[in-house]
This record gives sequence, structure tokens and C-alpha cells, in this order.
Amino acid sequence: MTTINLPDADVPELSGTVNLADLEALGRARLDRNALEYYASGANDEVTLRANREGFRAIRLRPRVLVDVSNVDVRTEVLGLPLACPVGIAPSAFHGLAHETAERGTARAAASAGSLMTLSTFSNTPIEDVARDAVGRLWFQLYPYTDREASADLVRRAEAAGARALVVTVDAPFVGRREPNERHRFALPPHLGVPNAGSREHLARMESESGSQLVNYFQGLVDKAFTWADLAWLRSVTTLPIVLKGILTAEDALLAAEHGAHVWVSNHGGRQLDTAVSSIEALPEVVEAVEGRVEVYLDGGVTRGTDVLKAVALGARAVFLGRAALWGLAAGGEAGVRRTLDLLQDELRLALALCGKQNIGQVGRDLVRL
Ligand SMILES: Cc1cc2nc3c(=O)[nH]c(=O)nc-3n(C[C@H](O)[C@H](O)[C@H](O)COP(=O)(O)O)c2cc1C
Ligand SMILES: CC(C)CC(=O)C(=O)O
Repeated sequence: MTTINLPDADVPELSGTVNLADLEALGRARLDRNALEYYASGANDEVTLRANREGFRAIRLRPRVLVDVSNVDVRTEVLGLPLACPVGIAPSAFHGLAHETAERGTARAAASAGSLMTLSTFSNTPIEDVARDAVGRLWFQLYPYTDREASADLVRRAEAAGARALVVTVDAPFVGRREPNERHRFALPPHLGVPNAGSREHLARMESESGSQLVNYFQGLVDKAFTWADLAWLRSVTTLPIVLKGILTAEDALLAAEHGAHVWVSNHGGRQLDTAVSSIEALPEVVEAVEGRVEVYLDGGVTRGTDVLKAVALGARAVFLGRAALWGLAAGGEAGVRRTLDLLQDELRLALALCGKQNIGQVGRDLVRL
């Protein structure tokens, strides 16, 4: 069991931040090149990475006026769990690169903000420790391993620890080529372990002289032959709801719904297939395909309250933050992630009011012009 004594928040610079870009600047400044390039990079030319942000900006809002917006309510629910607003935290590997509290800092912020954290298979902290800090506000992300028993064991541990859903990442049979990580030989510093991927010594043995070591850590473990048919196996090891993360087409959304899985629209923050469609562009066809049978979520490029509003208007039940949470964690640990969530929630509340909506339930397709 890890025994990190989580320090109380005392990061004076945080109070000067007014938006997520400020937190990003603060976070970036605290990272070394290895961590910064790992967090920031997208695949190849980073076309999709940029498209995620540009996609939101290209959509215009159609506000209504003369509505009583003196009390605006931004609360919602995902899979029955009440959320303070429709924003959760996406799974990302290696929070220990950002801050000494690693995934526990993120979990504590998610819990105190009434949000939800999705814990990556590739965390630096054991599931049980993170679960304790997340107090029920936890989903677990699975990369299915070729070793089925090892995967089943992770799933059972996550379920026993209190995770409320299993998020299966389906867009990464191989790691996308993030060129800065190739160029500068990204590797985990020796003090960080990845408890779900074997011992630190085992990882060190996988390392090579050049290129991104992520590829080495990952490729030996993950099942590249995992298909729709294997979801039945997953069902046999857990009673948790299953969410498929990395869906970008109506065809796959339909298959997911037919398999009883919820759909997480994502291109992995532009880190996998470059020039893939942006998340917000993919959302409408996915929502149309599932016809309300399952919940739909989205991640990729969310940095503004209006981004959240647009995704909800187009049918997402909630959005999730990848890099934004990591910048917050780097900027100030738990307090930095909390600041990220609070600023976004405030922006969302204001945007909702300025659109003439009193609550999330009133937000629909008529609010946006594509
Ligand atoms: C540094 C980093 C590590 C990531 N690790 C994982 C992971 O372990 N599992 C996973 O499913 N997605 C992972 N992702 C993808 C995120 O869950 C998410 O899809 C993406 O970051 C969303 O885009 P955004 O960063 O623009 O918010 C990672 C993303 C980043 C930036
Ligand atoms: C390949 C994983 C270990 C992490 C991941 O999904 C990512 O870096 O985008």
C-alpha cells in the first residue's frame, strides 16, 4: 500500500488563474521535457489534436433571451451517479509525472468537486488507494491484456474497490506515433511504478536504447486481437456497466448499443490515428445511431464551459477532461485539479444562463448551429 501523505493545498499561484489556459501555462512550466512531451503530444502531424479544439470553436450558439435565469442548475447524472456538472476526468496514464500525489491527488479533487475520475490501467498508484480517495466517484479504464486472467483480475479488483463502470479503450490496439516521444526517448523515471503492468524491474527490462519506451511497455501486454466477440468474455467477469471509449462512427456506435455498451466518443486526444475526425464532429452521428438506448459521452479538446454546453446540446451526457486535468495536477496537485473543475463549472453556469437555459435538461439540439 502506498503511503503518500497528501499535502494540504497551498499553491498561491492558483488563485491568479482565471481560465484553463492559465492553468495549462502554470502546469507546463512545472514539468520537465519528458513529462511535458508525453502529456502534450498528439500523433504524427497533430491534425486531429488541433481539430478537437477547432471543432468546438466552429460551432455557434443560438441563445434565447428574456428567460428567468436567476437560478441556474448545472447538475446531471451519469449511469445514475449524480454529478455537480456534466464534467468528469478522462483516464490518463502516469499522473506521477505531474505531481507527487499522482492519481490520488486527481481522485481527491474529483471527489470533493462532485465529479468523477476514470482511472487508467497505466496508473502509477494501485486501484485500491485511488478508490479510497475517489469515494465512489470512480470508473476504471481497461486495456484488455493478452493475459485474460490478468485482465479479469484488474476488473475484479476495480469492482471490489467500488468502481462504478468499466471503460474499455477500443482505439489503441497499438500506440499511436507521438513523434516528440520517439525523438527524445520518452521513458518513465525510475521512481515511478506501474502496478498494473508488472514490477518496475520488469518494465526496465522492456526498455530499449531509443524511441518511445511507452511502445515497449504497452505492446507486450495489450491484446491486439480483441474484438466485439470478446465483450461476452468481459461480461462474464463483471456486472459493471461497460463503456466503450474511442468510438467515432455511427456504425460502431450501433454495434456498441447492440452489445449493451455505453459509448464514449473519443479520438484519444489526437494521440492515436492522426487525421481522424474530431470528437465534436463525430458526436451527432453517434447520438443519432444509438437512439437513446445507451448513454453517450465525449472527450477531446474540452477547455471551455461553452464546449461542455455544445457537447451536451449535441447529445452527450457528460464530457471528460484529459490534458486539462493533467495541467491542473501539475500546476498544484489536488488543488490544481479542483481549480480546473471549478473554473469550468463556473464557465458552464454562466454560459447556460446567457443561453437562456435554467438547467441541463433544457439544453438540446436547437442551441447550436453547426
Ligand atoms: C498523457 C495522456 C495519457 C493518456 N492515457 C490514456 C490511458 O491510459 N487510457 C485511455 O483510455 N486514454 C488515455 N488518454 C486519452 C484520454 O483519456 C482522452 O481520450 C484524451 O486525453 C482527451 O483529449 P484532451 O486531452 O484534449 O482532453 C491519455 C491522454 C493523455 C493526454
Ligand atoms: C498507451 C497507454 C499506456 C497510455 C495512453 O493511452 C496514451 O499515452 O495515450
